[in-house]
Amino acid sequence: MSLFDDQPDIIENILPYDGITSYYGKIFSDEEADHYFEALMTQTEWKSDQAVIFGKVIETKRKVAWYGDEKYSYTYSGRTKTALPWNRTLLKIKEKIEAVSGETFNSCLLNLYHNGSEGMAYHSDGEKDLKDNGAISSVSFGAARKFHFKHKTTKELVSLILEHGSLLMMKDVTQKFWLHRLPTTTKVIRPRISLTFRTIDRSK
Ligand SMILES: O=C(O)CCC(=O)C(=O)O
Ligand SMILES: [Fe+2]
Repeated sequence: MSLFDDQPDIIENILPYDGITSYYGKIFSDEEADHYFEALMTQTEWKSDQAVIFGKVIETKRKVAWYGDEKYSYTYSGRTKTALPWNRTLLKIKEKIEAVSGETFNSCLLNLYHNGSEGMAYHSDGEKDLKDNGAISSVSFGAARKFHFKHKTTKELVSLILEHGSLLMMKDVTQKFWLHRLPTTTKVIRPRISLTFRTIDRSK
């Protein structure tokens, strides 16, 4: 936060080229963020995710949930899911990030990482159901975690820390040129929840 206003200090673009990814820092006070962490922990219909590793379907320790405007079905990592209707907590968070960013979203994938042994491998979120070059905003609650970007061809790396109550916004051609991951770590023993708000394109 700057001394002179109540706006967080925004990093307009953490990427050197081929995309726009803005880090807004903490957009919620610690008090609000604590409240949302507890509410999301208890109110979310958390389920194990399934991933295909060397042709085998495995259940992840990381828990997920998917919410949206309508009963969207959405293909993620080769599996099709159906969205649950928004609850009040999610609508309040969505309202806040839409106000801060000037973007709109119609669905959200939630991830619960119980501790640093759980993460997410390098991927990009260019699934065909998503609006082309649509913004994806990632809101974090709980333990601070490192987040990495890797350029698909130059292999350049960019790293940042996602803090409790913070907002990261991936826009423009970010998904086309960059992979991102949440690396595992032995240093983090507390849970983290992320909310990735997205726009499903109904016309596709
Ligand atoms: O947990 C995060 O911050 C990232 C999650 C992510 O990349 C995704 O859900 O696609
Ligand atoms: Fe992602």
